[in-house]
Amino acid sequence: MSLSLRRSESYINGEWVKGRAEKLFQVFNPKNGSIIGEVYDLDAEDTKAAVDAAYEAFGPWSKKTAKERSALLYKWYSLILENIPELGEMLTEENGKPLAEGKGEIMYAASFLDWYSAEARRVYGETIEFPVTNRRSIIRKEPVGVAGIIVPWNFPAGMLTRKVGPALAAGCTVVVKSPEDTPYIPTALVELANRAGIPRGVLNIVSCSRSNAAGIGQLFSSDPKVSTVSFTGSCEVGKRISLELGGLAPLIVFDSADLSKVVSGTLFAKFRNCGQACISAQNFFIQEGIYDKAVEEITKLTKSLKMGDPMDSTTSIGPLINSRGLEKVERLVNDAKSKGATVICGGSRATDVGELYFQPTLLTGITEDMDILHQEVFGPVINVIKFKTEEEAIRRANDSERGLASYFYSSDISQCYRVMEALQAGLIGCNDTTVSSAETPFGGYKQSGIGREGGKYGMDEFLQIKMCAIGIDI
Ligand SMILES: NC(=O)c1ccc[n+]([C@@H]2O[C@H](COP(=O)([O-])OP(=O)(O)OC[C@H]3O[C@@H](n4cnc5c(N)ncnc54)[C@H](O)[C@@H]3O)[C@@H](O)[C@H]2O)c1
Ligand SMILES: O=CCCC(=O)O
Repeated sequence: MSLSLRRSESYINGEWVKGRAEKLFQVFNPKNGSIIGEVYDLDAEDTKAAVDAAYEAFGPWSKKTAKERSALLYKWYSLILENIPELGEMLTEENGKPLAEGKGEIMYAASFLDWYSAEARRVYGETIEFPVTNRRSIIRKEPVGVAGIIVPWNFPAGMLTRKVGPALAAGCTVVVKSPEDTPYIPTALVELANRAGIPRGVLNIVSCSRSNAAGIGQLFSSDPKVSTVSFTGSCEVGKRISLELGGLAPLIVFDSADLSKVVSGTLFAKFRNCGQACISAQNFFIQEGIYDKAVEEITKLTKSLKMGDPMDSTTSIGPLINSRGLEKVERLVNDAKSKGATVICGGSRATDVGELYFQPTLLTGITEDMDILHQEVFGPVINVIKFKTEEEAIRRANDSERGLASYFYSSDISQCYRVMEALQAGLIGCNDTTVSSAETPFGGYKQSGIGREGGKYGMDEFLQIKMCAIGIDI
């Protein structure tokens, strides 16, 4: 693999730096546990320099015209597209997702820069009438300042550009804290931003081990120079910061569903990135009339998936990200088994394939007391639950503190509308499970988050509204 974009240092104020201690942490290939390389481990004090640089850079950057910012974002987008083969391999190597998915994520990540380079020029203000004759208003949207951005390992490229794109478009400057399991791809993207000509101090990135993450999060949330913190990650960590969090997506199959669509939707919604997406479907509620046939078809799909080397184009299931992730999947499956769940297929580690592999699994006989019904499994496991009525399906699908994505399949148009309106989630997939794009808003209800990324809404987090009242002589 070409290594031209691989950096071990962090990027602060236009320089590649090693941090004061010049300490390193190791990055592993989840396929076989081999060490990919070592990355400098920065702490909160090192990160403070990045915050200061972003603060200094904010004035000049926010005063550039939107057209100038747009052109730089577009150049960055073009450079990413030119480097897809290298970036895709780099992502697959450290994250473990199959190579086609790795390249797909790079294109997905680039699409946010394309979209926000255009949106930069569409930050419109307005005027509103006061209830008096001698006063006028101008409502302006202005960038909030420095954004502290924290991204997860499961979509480290897509989640970075989905935040950094709108932040830079709005006129904010940024400090990114990259995820410890996948630090190379975020720094590679920042290197390309540098090559695109984004000025020094505007986009900074710090890499760190897990032990320094909390300190950096603390700095972001307490330093007065940081105006907003945008976090994507687990509910457990995010509760303390702010909020693009985990899901627990139900997928409902009604009696009238087209099963071929259910199967292709399951492949994407359940098995993409080995089930490690925030919008991964987890609990499959299947209506009694179609239950046997649907379980048969979904089982066939689950059994057909090939585990293996994610660089091999025939692989559809790669490793889990790390032993913590694997142990969580195993614990939840074992808990379900011990409480009476039936394993239709899979159900255990695939040690013959590699240390971090778990078999694609389908469980039935799921009951309320099983943790796997309520906790995000983040792995290739489907829970199947039979239901009788539409009302029961909606009640059970909504019976969760999380509300990121909900999917359902039905050929009854009235039912589609009823269910779409009744499901409590920020993203609804009706006869489809592809719910993310640069053009549309992404985010959750309830504990799954606050705010939206993507689309025209994605800029709002990085803009603040100023109302100017102007007294005039009439
Ligand atoms: N809603 C979304 O858009 C979305 C997208 C992707 C992932 N997710 C969720 O992310 C989770 C998977 O990611 P993860 O395991 O990396 O999550 P995580 O919460 O463990 O870590 C996410 C990021 O936060 C950092 N972090 C950890 N502890 C911190 C602390 N105390 N202060 C500041 N930062 C801290 C990590 O280093 C990492 O960069 C899943 O729950 C998934 O559903 C949500
Ligand atoms: O993990 C969550 C992000 C997945 C996506 O944006 O499609």
